[in-house]
Amino acid sequence: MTGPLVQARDLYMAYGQTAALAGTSVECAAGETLGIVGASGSGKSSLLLCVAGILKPDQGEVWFNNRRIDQLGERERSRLRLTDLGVVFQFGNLVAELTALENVALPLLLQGFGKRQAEKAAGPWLERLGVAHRAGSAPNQMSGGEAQRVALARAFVTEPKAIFADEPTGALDAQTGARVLDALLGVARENGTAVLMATHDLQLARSADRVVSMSDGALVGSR
Ligand SMILES: Nc1ncnc2c1ncn2[C@@H]1O[C@H](COP(=O)(O)OP(=O)(O)OP(=O)(O)O)[C@@H](O)[C@H]1O
Repeated sequence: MTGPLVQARDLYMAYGQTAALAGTSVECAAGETLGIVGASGSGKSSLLLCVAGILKPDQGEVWFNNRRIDQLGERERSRLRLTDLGVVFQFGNLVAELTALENVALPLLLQGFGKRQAEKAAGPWLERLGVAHRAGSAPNQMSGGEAQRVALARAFVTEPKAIFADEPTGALDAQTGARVLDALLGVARENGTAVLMATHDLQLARSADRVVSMSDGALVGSR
């Protein structure tokens, strides 16, 4: 039987003395969009970092596509992130020295594609996210909303099975944020990409197919 695409089982994690995850379990099906809400410090980022294979939980299991990934070595987890997973953070973390097009092409270069081929594949993603006119701009020449759309294009360019988004609209004003979120969830639904999105904004989270709430490192409810 095929399980959920992403599954966290009873995760525990602490930063020194500070418990960040205290028995968190969550799952997300292929193609599903999941909102993770909770107050600041409730553990949303820590959960995303663990399920995205960026941090290792102290206890518990992380499964992706029927494969246990929390015990994989750094090299294998990096490889998985490059091929099957996409991440988007509050501040797009674009490379300042590269244009929008070059930023979006970067994950494909890392996968071994040539520059021309990578940029050819990157162009249509800028278009789908509504920022094709910014292809030649550097990140500091763009608005926050544009930069975040470029970051989304970069997350989608490898056609990952899942995208992990931590407050993807957190640095934007409400209206721009809502539009960027629509773009994220719209493209994800068209492509069948699962999205796990942390936000403190309940209103934004409601755009997801399902919402779970966190408090003190554990899940306290869902709808
Ligand atoms: N790098 C770190 N070093 C030490 N403690 C940390 C670190 N990152 C997070 N914490 C602590 O771990 C707990 C969970 O934090 P986490 O960032 O996962 O929550 P969050 O819900 O994402 O918060 P926010 O909405 O403010 O980003 C908090 O008590 C936080 O202070």
